[in-house]
Formats: sequence, C-alpha cells, structure tokens
Amino acid sequence: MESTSDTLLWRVKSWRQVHGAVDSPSTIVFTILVLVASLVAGRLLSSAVSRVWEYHIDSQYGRQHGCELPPELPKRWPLGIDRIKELWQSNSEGRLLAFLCSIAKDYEPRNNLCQYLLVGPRAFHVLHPKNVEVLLSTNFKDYGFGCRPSVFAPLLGKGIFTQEGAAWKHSRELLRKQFVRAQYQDLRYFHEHVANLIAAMPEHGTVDLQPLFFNLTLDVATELLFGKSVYSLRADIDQKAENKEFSESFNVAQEGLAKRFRLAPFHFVYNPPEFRRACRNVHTFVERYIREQGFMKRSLDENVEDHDSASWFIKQVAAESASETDLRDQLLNVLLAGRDTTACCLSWTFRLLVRHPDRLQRLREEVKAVMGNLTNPTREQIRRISFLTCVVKESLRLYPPVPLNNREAVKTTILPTGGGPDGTSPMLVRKGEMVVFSQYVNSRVKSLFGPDANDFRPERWETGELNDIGWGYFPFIGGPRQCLGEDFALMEVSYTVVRLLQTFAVIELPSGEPIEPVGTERQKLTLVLSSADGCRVTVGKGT
Ligand code: HEM
Repeated sequence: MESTSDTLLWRVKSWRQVHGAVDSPSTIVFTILVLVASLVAGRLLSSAVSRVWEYHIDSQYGRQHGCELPPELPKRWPLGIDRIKELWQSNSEGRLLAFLCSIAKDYEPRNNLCQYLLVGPRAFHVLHPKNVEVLLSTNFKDYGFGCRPSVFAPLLGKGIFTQEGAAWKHSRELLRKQFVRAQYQDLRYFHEHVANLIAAMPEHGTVDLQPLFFNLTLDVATELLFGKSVYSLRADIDQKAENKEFSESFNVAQEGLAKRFRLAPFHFVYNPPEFRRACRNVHTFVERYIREQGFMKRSLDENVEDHDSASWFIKQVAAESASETDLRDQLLNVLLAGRDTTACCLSWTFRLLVRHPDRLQRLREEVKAVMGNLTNPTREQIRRISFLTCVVKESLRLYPPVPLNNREAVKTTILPTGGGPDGTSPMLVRKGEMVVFSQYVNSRVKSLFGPDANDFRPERWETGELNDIGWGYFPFIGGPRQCLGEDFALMEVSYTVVRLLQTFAVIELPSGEPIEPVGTERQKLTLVLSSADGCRVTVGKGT
C-alpha cells in the first residue's frame, strides 16, 4: 500500500512537472508554505514534548509526596454530557446546589472528588477544611482566577475583584485602608436608606422584601463609594432620571456578567448589544460624575485627609489612582462585590426568620431589651444583641451569598488530603487544573455541623459547639483575599434587621406561603445566591 510520504512526494513531483522546476512565484509560495508548515509542526511537536516532560516531572513530584487521586465522578455518556445535562436541568429548576449536595453526600466522609467534563481540565471538588485552608491561605500563591478577569472585564475592567499579583496587592492595600476607616465610623450610611426602605413598604400588608433589599444595598453602597446615593428606593417618587438609568443599567450589566461567568471559558460568546449598552451607560455615569466633581484633579492639589465629607472614600481612592478609568473600575469592582451579596444575606435572613417564628420572637425580645425605646442602633448596641449575631451567622451558613467558587492552579501544587482509597492521601493538582469549593455544600456536611446540619438553629453559634469550626465556615472566604467589606456588610444587615423589627410589630409568613425544608426551595444562582420566589412577608405596624 502506498504510504502517506510516497503520496506527498508524488504530489510534489507532479506539481513541479506541471509548473516547471524554475523558481516561479508559485514555487516560492509553495516553498514558503512548506517552511511555515514545518515550523508550525516543529513548534507543536516541541510543545507536545515539553508538555509530556512537564507531566512526567509533575507525576514524579506527586509520587514523592505520596499523592493519590480522589474518586472520579462517574459519567455514562462521553465527555460527561449526561452530567452537564443534569447540571443544566437542576439549574433551570432552581435546584443546582441541592443537586451538588446530593452528589457530595455520596462522597462523605472523604469529602473530595474530581471530574473531567467536556474537554475542560480536571476539576477537584474539595470540602475538607484542611484543603480549603491550603487553597485560600497557606498555598494562596499557587492559585489564580483562571478566566475570571476576562469574564468580568466589560463592566469591571481592572480592579480588586479581577486583578492578581502586584496590581491586586496595590488595590487591596488602597481599599483596605478605606474599609478600616469605615469601621470606626458611625452607622450613618444606613439611616436614611433604611428609612427609605421602610417608606417603600406597606404599613399593613404583604410585600416581597427581596427586590427592596437589592435597592437598599445599591443605595447604601453608592453612598459609601461615591459619596452620593442613586436612591433606587425612591424610584418613581423623586429619583433623578440619570440615577434611574444607572441603577437599571447596572442590573442588566450584572446579569450579563453572571451569564458570562456560567459559560466560563466560552464567556466571549455572550456579548449582546443590550449588555454592551448597559456597561457603557454605567461607565459613562461614573466617568461623568468623576469629571463633574473633579475628583482626579482635586486629588492632586487638595488635602485628601478630609474624612468628614460624604465623598471621603472616592477622594482617597482617587488620590492613588493613575487615571479616571482606574478610579471608575476600582469603585465598580467594590460595588459589584458589596451590593448583591448583602441583599441576598438580608433576604435569606428574613425568609428564615418568618419560617421560624420562635427564633423571630426571641430576636424581638433581645432587640427590645437592648434598645428599649431608642431607634437607630449603634455598633455597640448591635454587638450587645448577641442572638442577632447568631441569626446572621446561621443565615450565612445555610445560604452563603457566594455559594460556589473556584480557583485555577497557576503551578503544580498539592492539596493535603482527600486522595486515595481511604481519602487521606495528599492530591496533586497540576498547573491549569481547577479547584472548586463551596460553603453551601460544606454547611450541610454532618461531620462538620452535626446531625442537624440542614436545620436553621442559630443557637449552635452560642453553645460553643462550633468553636473549632475554622475553615469549615468561610462565607467571606479568608486568607489574603478575605472579603474587605465583612464588617460593613454585617453592620448593614444587622442595622436593617433591628430597624425592621422595631418598626413592624408584625412580620410573618403570608398565609398560603409554603414552608419548605431548608435548602429545598427554588433558588436563583447568578454570581450570588438569591431566592427564586423572593422573600414575601406580611407586615403590620403597631400591636
Ligand atoms: C454578606 C455580604 C458579603 C459576603 C457574603 C461577601 C463575600 C465575599 C467573598 C466570598 C469574597 C471573595 C470572592 C473571591 O475571591 O472569589 C469577597 C470579596 C470581596 N468583598 Fe465581599 N462579601 C459581602 C459584602 C461585601 C461588601 C458590603 C463589600 C464592600 C462594600 C465587599 C467588598 C469585597 C471586596 C472589595 C472583595 C475583594 C477582596 C479581594 O479580592 O482582595 N463585600 N466578598
């Protein structure tokens, strides 16, 4: 049988017979093509060889450290298409996290597994607190965000939430200082906006609190960051048209980011005109504001130690930003990080409270005991309502606003446990592989939170039984990238809960509203976890 090289040779010969042996332009083109082809083939070969070599060196490294693989997620169809179908379906039914928990349950007590889906790299799902600690703290430098920066780029550009390495360090230090300052301030950011929230609720009747909480946290965060709120809670009352456009565009842009996030490596597929327009509107709004107020200019010639003015945050960040775009991006990054997360926490907290009236009653009594007839709680008073801290912690445990997260190994590294037949060997994570971690799934592991891990029991936080929980509980993650807004968010949630309990003598589940076991309700998973059915409550002022 004729070999491929014989065929090729015969083709070249016949081509030369037809076109002549003289170096005609077509001969030159042919020669160039052959050269380019051999160069490309050479490059491909050398990269394949170096990959095989890297693989071999990594394997040796793994063997030296006793690494073994965890069990692999079984799949019935090629490329795990059956699993992707299950994920897709459970997501569209609002039950993706329940589905992930049911898979994780099959792997208890070893709590680790790995998977290959489509042609993507191997992904490790790690639940063991030791692994979470090494991933987020001890070996933090071995991991990066993978494609996150380009997923978020259309809205967020370059800021703390998308940066890595030296650029992230700079942003982190710059913003950390501002959040430390915010911790020493009173809770004035919340007064006016929570009053607007209360005004937007009926005095007696049924209301869905979830969309109102999204407005509240947008209003509060824009006040903190820009020194000027967009007052979305006053939409259709006296909100300025430009603020309304910003609020609406920010929502559309954020929805778009969530869609891109789900597509991960194929995120570029989602870039429709309405998404691009929304990003543009948000950018224009912030840039115009920066320019009108002269923040970039002022930072050069004014004393920026002006902490009392409403716009101290933006002024301080402007003073250390190289350009208007840098300042815009940084503020939008923090807005994205702080807005939906806090709204979701508020929403789940109220959903839980109205479904557990005994806990709500206890909370009311503690609020009354600490506050008496005083309104507008201070930090100090909030800290004294100790059951409130337990309620918020428990809400964040059962419904962490960021329920699912991942990192990508930037170098070959090791996770300390979860491999091998008994699940105790270290695991080798090769460069480019993914590690998925989930507070939501961890929160339901009985070996961590006890036999009633699935129940809402805020008291577990006051009995001392979780004193050693460590890296089993990380709603704000931890390590170098720990949430910068943790204190601000906890104060915002606590302040709002107290003010709503003080204002409404009745807050209860509307009649006919279902009481599903925790975790079985329909959920909406975007970048954050919200309730697909909102947070409907019946409220009443006075006794
Ligand atoms: C209950 C509310 C909140 C929760 C549960 C939460 C949770 C988180 C989580 C899990 C991360 C890490 C994301 C990752 O690295 O993959 C994070 C980062 C961050 N959060 Fe929060 N967050 C909340 C509220 C806020 C608020 C109110 C702000 C600011 C106003 C804020 C600012 C930030 C910033 C700036 C980062 C990036 C830190 C860095 O990468 O160095 N967060 N948050």
